[in-house]
Amino acid sequence: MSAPDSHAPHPDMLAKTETLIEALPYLQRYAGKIFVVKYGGHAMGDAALAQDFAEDIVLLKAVGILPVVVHGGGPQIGAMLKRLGIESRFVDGLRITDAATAEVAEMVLAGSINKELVAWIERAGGRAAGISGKDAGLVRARKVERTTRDPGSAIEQVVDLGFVGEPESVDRTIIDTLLNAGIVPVIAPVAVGADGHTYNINADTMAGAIAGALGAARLFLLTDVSGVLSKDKALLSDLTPTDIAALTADGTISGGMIPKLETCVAAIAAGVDAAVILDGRIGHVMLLEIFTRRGVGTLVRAG
Ligand SMILES: Nc1ncnc2c1ncn2[C@@H]1O[C@H](COP(=O)(O)OP(=O)(O)O)[C@@H](O)[C@H]1O
Ligand SMILES: CC(=O)N[C@@H](CCC(=O)OP(=O)(O)O)C(=O)O
Repeated sequence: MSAPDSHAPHPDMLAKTETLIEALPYLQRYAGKIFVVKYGGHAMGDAALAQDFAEDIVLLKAVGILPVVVHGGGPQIGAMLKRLGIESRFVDGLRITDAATAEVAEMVLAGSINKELVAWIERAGGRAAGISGKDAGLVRARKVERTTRDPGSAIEQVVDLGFVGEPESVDRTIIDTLLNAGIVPVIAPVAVGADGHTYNINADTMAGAIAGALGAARLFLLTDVSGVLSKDKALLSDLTPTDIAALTADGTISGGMIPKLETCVAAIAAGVDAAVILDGRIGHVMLLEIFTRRGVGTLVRAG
């Protein structure tokens, strides 16, 4: 009997090669494709997670995928408003935004958070440029119109959300310019309306409109839950727009999950292949979702 070969690769190393081989079909399928990634404010609280996120973005870029980042910052805007003694209220996950709130939202989103994310990506070895919807006419905003109805009442009431906007049009020139230069665009959800006012846009809505305009292959929404949960808190791993309409009507989905799923449905209608809601509290969650056979989170695609 021959002695064991002390030069044979360790089983851990063999497992690593299996992981890479498992990733091969996905690497081939996604090279050259645009992935829009929305990084939510709740998912960016922790420095280790922010570093994991930045590394994932740099890795996607290194394997030939074209990541475009759109970020939120709701909790951070809330904290700044509190420090300034300005009260904040939400309707269906949207922050009612008066002139002072719009100013603070732009300061936090396009100022501190945008530049912090760019710095994380640069530190991870990538190249990134931070912009908002205002730069090079990327996004033109229009005022959001919302109505509410008391439970059991047939009467719709108009709610004025102030300077809350939604993308009316997207001009992709600045994004293409950055992508062609090998730079990851990092986009803050603020834009100007035809009236010249600055509008605060929900970051999910912004990401969905940009994904639609770019014909992205995937839209990822990173948040602080494992995905869409049923009433008894089970993870719903596959949803169609029809399922989402039913879950909204019966109240399973509420708050911030409403704009998130509206975004997924709109992005798919605009030609995005699939949208995925992912748990940003899991380190390297995007790599798990993209490069392994078992996806994580909630995948939304046409029925
Ligand atoms: N059915 C549901 N499944 C999962 N989360 C839900 C559901 N309905 C409402 N939510 C809420 O939506 C939140 C995610 O939206 P939001 O707070 O706006 O996140 P982000 O800041 O990441 O955009 C969850 O933390 C949860 O409280
Ligand atoms: C109109 C509106 O609600 N805008 C959001 C913009 C930031 C955001 O969407 O951040 P998250 O993704 O972290 O929630 C806000 O003011 O909080």
